[in-house]
Amino acid sequence: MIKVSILGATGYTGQELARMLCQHPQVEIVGLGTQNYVEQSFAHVYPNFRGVLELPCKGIYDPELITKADVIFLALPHGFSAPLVEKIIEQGKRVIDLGADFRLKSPEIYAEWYKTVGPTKEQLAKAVYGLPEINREKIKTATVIANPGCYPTTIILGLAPLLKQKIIDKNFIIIDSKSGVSGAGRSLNLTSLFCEVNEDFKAYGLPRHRHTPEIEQELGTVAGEEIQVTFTPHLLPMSRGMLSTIYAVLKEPLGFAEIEQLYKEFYKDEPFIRIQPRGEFPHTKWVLGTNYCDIGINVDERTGRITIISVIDNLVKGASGQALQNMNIMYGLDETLGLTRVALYP
Ligand SMILES: NC(=O)C1=CN([C@@H]2O[C@H](COP(=O)(O)OP(=O)(O)OC[C@H]3O[C@@H](n4cnc5c(N)ncnc54)[C@H](OP(=O)(O)O)[C@@H]3O)[C@@H](O)[C@H]2O)C=CC1
Ligand SMILES: CC(=O)N[C@@H](CCC(=O)OP(=O)(O)O)C(=O)O
Repeated sequence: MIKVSILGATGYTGQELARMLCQHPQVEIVGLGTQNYVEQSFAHVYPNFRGVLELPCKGIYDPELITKADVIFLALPHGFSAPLVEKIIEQGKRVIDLGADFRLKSPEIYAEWYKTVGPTKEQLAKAVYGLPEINREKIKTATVIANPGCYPTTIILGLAPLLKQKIIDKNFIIIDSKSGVSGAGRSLNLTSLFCEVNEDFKAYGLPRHRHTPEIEQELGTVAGEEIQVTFTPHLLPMSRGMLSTIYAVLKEPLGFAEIEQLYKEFYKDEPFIRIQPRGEFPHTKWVLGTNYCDIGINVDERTGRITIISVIDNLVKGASGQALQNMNIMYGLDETLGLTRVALYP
């Protein structure tokens, strides 16, 4: 059995991870870290876990959370990870960080976009960007995983086949993304209150959302050249789900069949990527509670433009499901263990 602790277990991604780990046949949860619920049973914080996970929570700096575990998941706000990751790897353990601190390769770019000092260049060099569809081989042996952001996951998976083949104009990529409110986390936040979001819809994060450098860094790596994108996130009045609409210009006239073939070939061995048939575009509900990323393709032969619709559950493939997928890969397990559920419907 793999012994696992979650630091930040009482947040939205932490509890989603706990839910999936409880159903994983090779995992034992040995520690749950929190800020506000120290010594309280996890099932007291989340009564849907009653009879399932009653472990008492500990403060996030309780040493037992590290000493008892083989792998530690960090589901904390950004800014906490660097010292914790140091302590974890010193003790020969592995760590999967759901936050943003280890995603960017440059400390200067991190400081510019997050307005705080993050890990050093040496610390960052130890981390692997944990997007399995792109980095599986490196993830297998990694000690530190930087789990991708939710928006970047939809966008990188949506664009990778086109950029790898260099069939779109790298200077014209426009991304319009929408997120459910759980994307903002569980802490008290005026902009997430029911009366603020219900019956409303808005763009936010302009002019510079902090996921932009992560998107550009990883797309640039796939493309082998520098990429800049225009990225606008929006807030949807629903709990979970994320949909990105991505617009690009084809360098030469290609039809749907050729593009579909390209995506099917690129993702042919991927258990969690589902390319939709011609004329079908995924809904957020199709992936609710699952680790799938569903991708729809529209080739507009009239304008020579292509539109990609990429959909995930922000708390699953956008965070905790992807983190578990990474753990499965790191431990040589079947990558889908604990992740095989079908979406809830309706
Ligand atoms: N929500 C999403 O869709 C996604 C989130 N992420 C990233 O994952 C991480 C966790 O996000 P999410 O679960 O949404 O966040 P939440 O705000 O829901 O949870 C944060 C967790 O961290 C704990 N925490 C907060 N502040 C402190 C502190 N000062 N000291 C100790 N513990 C603290 C909280 O404890 P307590 O409950 O006691 O307050 C809680 O367990 C973030 O870095 C986020 O950016 C990544 C992808 C998607
Ligand atoms: C709706 C909403 O507020 N979403 C969050 C998503 C960010 C997130 O969770 O990503 P990190 O892991 O990079 O922090 C936001 O836009 O800031």
